[in-house]
Amino acid sequence: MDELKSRTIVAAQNLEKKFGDFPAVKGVNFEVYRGECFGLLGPNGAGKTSIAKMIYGFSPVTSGTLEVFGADIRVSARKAKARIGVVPQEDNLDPDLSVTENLLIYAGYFKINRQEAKKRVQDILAFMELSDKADAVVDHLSGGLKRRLTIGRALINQPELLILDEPTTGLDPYARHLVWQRLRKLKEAGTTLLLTTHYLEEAHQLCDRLLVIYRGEILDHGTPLELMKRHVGKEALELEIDSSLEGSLTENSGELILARQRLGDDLVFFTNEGEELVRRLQANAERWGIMIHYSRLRPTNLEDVFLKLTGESLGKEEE
Ligand SMILES: Nc1ncnc2c1ncn2[C@@H]1O[C@H](COP(=O)(O)OP(=O)(O)OP(=O)(O)O)[C@@H](O)[C@H]1O
Repeated sequence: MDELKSRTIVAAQNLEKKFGDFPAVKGVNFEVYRGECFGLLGPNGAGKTSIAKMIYGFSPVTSGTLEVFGADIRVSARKAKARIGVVPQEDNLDPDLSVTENLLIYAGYFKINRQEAKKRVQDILAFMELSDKADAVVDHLSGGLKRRLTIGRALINQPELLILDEPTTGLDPYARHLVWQRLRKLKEAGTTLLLTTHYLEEAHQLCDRLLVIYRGEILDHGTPLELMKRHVGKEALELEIDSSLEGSLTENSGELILARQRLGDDLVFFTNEGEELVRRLQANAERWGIMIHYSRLRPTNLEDVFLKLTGESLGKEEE
């Protein structure tokens, strides 16, 4: 217990954020541990940005407690900010300045001396694979390069905790993978990552632990594998049949089905014993003369977890 406590870098208890009367974050509890990649997964409007902004001291806590580096953020925001890097959802680089100038100006906010700042800029440009763009004007960069620069900029104060709000939204698959690779490297080097995302693939690829957030509430938390095991098991059997025949089709198979989702005539059964389930359903289909128009057995994923928990699809994968 004590060990976990000493590893805790962010601790939220009954954390609430209201905008007027509107509760954007409804009393959530969670902890982020040093060295992990922690993900806030949820659709637009879930409350992810609101939580992130409170952690980096940009937006006041309405009620509850929020400790960052062991101190209440209400009183320690200034100190905490020096140890945090922030990649906001919208790039807010200075478009008229060069890549290097953007980084140097940012270094100035942290009062890093000029010589040290120049050295850090070199290192960051190399790390983010931007060295050949050092003198390019930001306005002329592609979206992917701007994102890399924004991430690089957040590293200027050598943060212990890097908070990234939707770091790859709008990027093409190549640019997205490059960002993921850099984030993995940062984690390997010991930086704690906290990211918000609505990309299930991103959550799966990067995050050690996840909070699933929906309408300001935490629906569950755990590693991606724990979440899948808990809610949807190993496999999903997708079927298209006349929905009125579901009862006959699944006769004597109930114990193999952990959960089910129905979207019109499309059915999804979640199971740990996919092959056995397929065998039994096929036998029932033959017995009752049920036409299966389509069937596919596949591994489960976080989208299934999300669908199961909310009844809605995140439906935002862009690849
Ligand atoms: N400044 C604000 N004033 C009023 N309502 C706000 C404000 N900021 C956010 N909200 C509302 O709070 C809710 C949560 O917003 P938030 O930005 O935290 O969600 P999110 O999960 O980060 O989604 P997104 O990816 O769209 O940013 C939304 O309903 C949003 O409209």
